[in-house]
Amino acid sequence: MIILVVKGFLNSFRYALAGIVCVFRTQRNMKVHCVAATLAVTVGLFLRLSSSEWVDIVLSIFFVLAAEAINTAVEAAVNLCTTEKHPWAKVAKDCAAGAVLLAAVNSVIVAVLVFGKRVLS
Ligand SMILES: Nc1ncnc2c1ncn2[C@@H]1O[C@H](COP(=O)(O)OP(=O)(O)OP(=O)(O)O)[C@@H](O)[C@H]1O
Repeated sequence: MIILVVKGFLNSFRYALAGIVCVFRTQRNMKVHCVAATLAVTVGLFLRLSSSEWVDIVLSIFFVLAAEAINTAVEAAVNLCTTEKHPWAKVAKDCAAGAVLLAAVNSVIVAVLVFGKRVLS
């Protein structure tokens, strides 16, 4: 019984990892997010951020990455449903893209607040 539960858990983990790899491989924006995240972590290490500042930065980074993964899932589901132009397909894709934009704007605000405070002090 426990072995079956562990096996199911490991399978779910494997599928989730495959999804993350797929987003990295297929989405140009994911590469842009990763470059921005690497830059933020490098600056954070250089400025010796406090643990609470790291929490803000790490949350922002993963929020953007998760939003991009969800956006990719919505795009794939819409493409599976229809290859034709449809107003609801447009709503679904535009809203999913909007979610990524909101997450990215959040990360810029957090970066300005955290790094700006450090640079000014
Ligand atoms: N089936 C459709 N019906 C109506 N509009 C669509 C449809 N597919 C795409 N669009 C419109 O074209 C836009 C771009 O869609 P597309 O599938 O090319 O995403 P994308 O450019 O690959 O997005 P990303 O850069 O995030 O990967 C959508 O946001 C939407 O406005």
